[in-house]
This record gives sequence, C-alpha cells and structure tokens, in this order.
Amino acid sequence: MQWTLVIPLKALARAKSRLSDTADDGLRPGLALAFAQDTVAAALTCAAVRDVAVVTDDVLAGRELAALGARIVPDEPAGGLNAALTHAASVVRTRSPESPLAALNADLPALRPLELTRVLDAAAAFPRAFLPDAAGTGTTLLAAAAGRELLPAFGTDSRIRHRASGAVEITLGAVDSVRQDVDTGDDLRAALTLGVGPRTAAAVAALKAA
Ligand SMILES: Nc1nc2c(ncn2[C@@H]2O[C@H](COP(=O)(O)OP(=O)(O)OP(=O)(O)O)[C@@H](O)[C@H]2O)c(=O)[nH]1
Ligand SMILES: C=C(OP(=O)(O)O)C(=O)O
Repeated sequence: MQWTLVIPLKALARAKSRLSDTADDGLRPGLALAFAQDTVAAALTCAAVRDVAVVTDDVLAGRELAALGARIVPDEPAGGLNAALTHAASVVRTRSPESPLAALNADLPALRPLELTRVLDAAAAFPRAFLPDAAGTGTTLLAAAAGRELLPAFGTDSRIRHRASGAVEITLGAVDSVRQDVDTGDDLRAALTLGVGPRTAAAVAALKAA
C-alpha cells in the first residue's frame, strides 16, 4: 500500500522556538529547514510513500522542499497547525482519493525510510492510527485510511487527544527514528545519537562552529 504524506511546516523565522537556548535567532531557521529537508528526503525514499505534500507559507522552505520532490500546499486558512493539516488533507485527496493519508511532523531529522514503512504498514490495519512521540506525550504521525477523515488534534498532549478521538495507538518497537521529534536541545542530542540526515549534520556543524 502506498501513502500520501502531509508534512506541516510553519514559517522558519517562527519555528523551533524551544530550541532558542541551543541555536540563536540567526541559526535556528536554518536548523528548522535542515530538519524538514532530512524528514522530507527520507519520506520520499520510503517504499510505502507515494507522494509528499508540505503545507507551508515559507517561501524559502517551499522552494527547497519542492526541489526535493515535495508538493507545496499553501498554509490556509491561517488557523494554526490542525486547520492547515485539514486543509492540506482535502487538497491532496482531491488528487488521490484512493490513497491512505498520514500527517507526519517536519522535525524528524533521524527518520529512516524502513522504520517509516513499518509504521505505515502497521497503520494500514486501522481506519485511523497514530504514533506517539519519543517523549510519550505528543504525536509524530497520524494516519487515516482512504475515505476516512484525518481529524488531526496535534499540539500539547496530543497523544491523549488522538487516543480519545478513536485513533488506534501504534505500539511497534524499533521505530525510534519516526518517534524522535526535536523540540529541545535534549531531543537534538537524542536524534544525533540515532544518526541524523546530511542537512541536519551540516547545520549542527555550523552551530558548533559559531
Ligand atoms: N503549516 C503549518 N505548520 C505548523 C503550524 N504550526 C506548527 N506547525 C508545524 O507543526 C509541527 C509541530 O509544531 P510546533 O511544535 O507547534 O512548532 P515547532 O516549530 O516544531 O516548535 P516550537 O516553536 O518550539 O513550538 C512542526 O512541523 C511545525 O512546523 C502552522 O500554523 N502551519
Ligand atoms: C505538535 C506536536 O508536536 P511537538 O512535540 O512538536 O509540539 C504534537 O506532538 O502534537
């Protein structure tokens, strides 16, 4: 089964505010872009992924991620993350209504295509399913079968909200790279231990050199 992924990315200048003690205002946008590039590049090489749409209004990120092969969907209706995901889901579904759909965070710089395949294969057994983040409180992936609404409830404590919404929690082991989102300096260290993609490795090297 092949999935359509929707990856949300807010404007780089506002992204990753919780990393401000790790990367200053000059370097943080580049780090956020590198996370998104490594996430999108890994997703596009995943055998279970048919296409990737990034929902963003950021011009630079849109250009760079389109160059990797992602489709760019405008960030509408300017109502925050879940509204943007619902909008993007309806846009991609008009093009491929028969595809299962999953929302994936843009901050998974250690993402491994084989682990993403395992998560998507597990999600395919349910009408809606989600993967909790490494911290155990949030969500990194929310999946909906063809014909099912995504009903995204991302944000603080989204694991509880996705569970309450009826989505089935995916409890697979050995999918750390799909769960390791990077919000804090500790998260970044954990991702580096797993092994990050080349753009994040370069951005972190620039951070250390600054
Ligand atoms: N398109 C879009 N993406 C969003 C929006 N808000 C958040 N995101 C994305 O959703 C994911 C989780 O977002 P957050 O944790 O709120 O933001 P963040 O930039 O990752 O980190 P913080 O600034 O530290 O909260 C990230 O991939 C964000 O780029 C939005 O309004 N529109
Ligand atoms: C939006 C979420 O991610 P983050 O941990 O980046 O806030 C979430 O977990 O629902």
